[in-house]
Amino acid sequence: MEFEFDIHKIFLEPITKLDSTLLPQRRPLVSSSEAEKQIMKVLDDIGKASAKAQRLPAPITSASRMQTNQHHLYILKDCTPKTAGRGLVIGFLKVGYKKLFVLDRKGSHIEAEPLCILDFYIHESLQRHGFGKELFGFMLRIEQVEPQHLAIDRPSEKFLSFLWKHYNLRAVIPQVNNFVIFEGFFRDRKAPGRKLPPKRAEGEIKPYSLSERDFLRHEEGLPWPFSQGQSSLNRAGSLGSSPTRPRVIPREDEFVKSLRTCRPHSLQRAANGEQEDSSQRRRTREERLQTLVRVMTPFVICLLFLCSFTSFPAPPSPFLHPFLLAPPSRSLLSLLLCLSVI
Ligand SMILES: CC(=O)SCCNC(=O)CCNC(=O)[C@H](O)C(C)(C)COP(=O)(O)OP(=O)(O)OC[C@H]1O[C@@H](n2cnc3c(N)ncnc32)[C@H](O)[C@@H]1OP(=O)(O)O
Repeated sequence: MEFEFDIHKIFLEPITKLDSTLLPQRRPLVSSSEAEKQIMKVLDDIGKASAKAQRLPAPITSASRMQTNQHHLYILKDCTPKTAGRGLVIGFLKVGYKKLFVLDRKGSHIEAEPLCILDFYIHESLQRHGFGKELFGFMLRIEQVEPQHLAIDRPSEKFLSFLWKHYNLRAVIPQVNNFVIFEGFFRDRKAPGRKLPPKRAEGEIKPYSLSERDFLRHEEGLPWPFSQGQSSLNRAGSLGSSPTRPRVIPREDEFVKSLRTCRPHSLQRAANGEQEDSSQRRRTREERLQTLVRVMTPFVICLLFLCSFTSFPAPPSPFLHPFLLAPPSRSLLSLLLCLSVI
């Protein structure tokens, strides 16, 4: 991948590691604002190229996604003298730690936070020249991780072939999420996974751990690998002798069960709407009642007074309040009326 500016001035090493700051360890030879602009352009372009190579509907690597995530990205540049003065990017590898629920061979859910391979791309014209291996090996050294301890975010056929060839990783442990792990994943780990209690309800386990490719799911329909049609099987576009890789068999029944435990959004919204409507109606009824009581109270009091002093005879009981024994004066009555109206 060529750029209009000199790659050698921003990436001083053959392989440069970037994190969310987008600043290489060795300071670029251009101003920091210029370096940032150029690095962002490189990240956006290589992200697009990788998405195109993997037939993804949108890039999963970009400058903005790097800035907002704790990922590490390794960029390999072409160091041959013919690229002096401009520079060429050969490919990149993006990794990051993710909390995952993984299934072991016995089908137990284990909570782990492995280093995950999130995106990997070598330019088409330079594939099968050993650059992928160089980049991958560099990353393993820097991150101090064994290849069998990695989790791979939805690997392509080419990548599975790569892992088999260079690292002898072939025995896949089936998972219900997008990630692929290999035999040896649970052995000799520095931070062993935490086994969940065996009786944990299935609904409590996240069926799909957060994947870089998750945000593309709505554009792809069903999540991988159920969405794998003929076209994506062809996506490896193998050029030659690579053996056919074992396909990852998903636990479909578990996936379907987990889908059933989720309430569809539209129903959820409708249920919430009904609840809001009924509480609104209840509030309106109460308010009306209060207004009615406020308006009617003075009239009722007046009516009571008038009735007790005009049409009815004085109560015979001497124990009643003296006020009720004699008819009130007109002025007192009008005073009471005014007070009750107020
Ligand atoms: C989590 C993810 O990122 S999944 C996405 C992975 N990326 C892609 O699929 C994008 C397209 N592919 C590529 O960019 C590259 O082929 C990579 C990154 C997978 C490998 O990089 P390369 O530089 O080609 O690897 P390298 O030269 O070190 O190793 C070659 C081996 O990789 C595998 N490989 C590379 N290209 C192909 C291919 N076109 N078809 C089948 N296997 C391939 C093979 O095992 C090959 O060995 P072989 O030639 O003896 O069969």
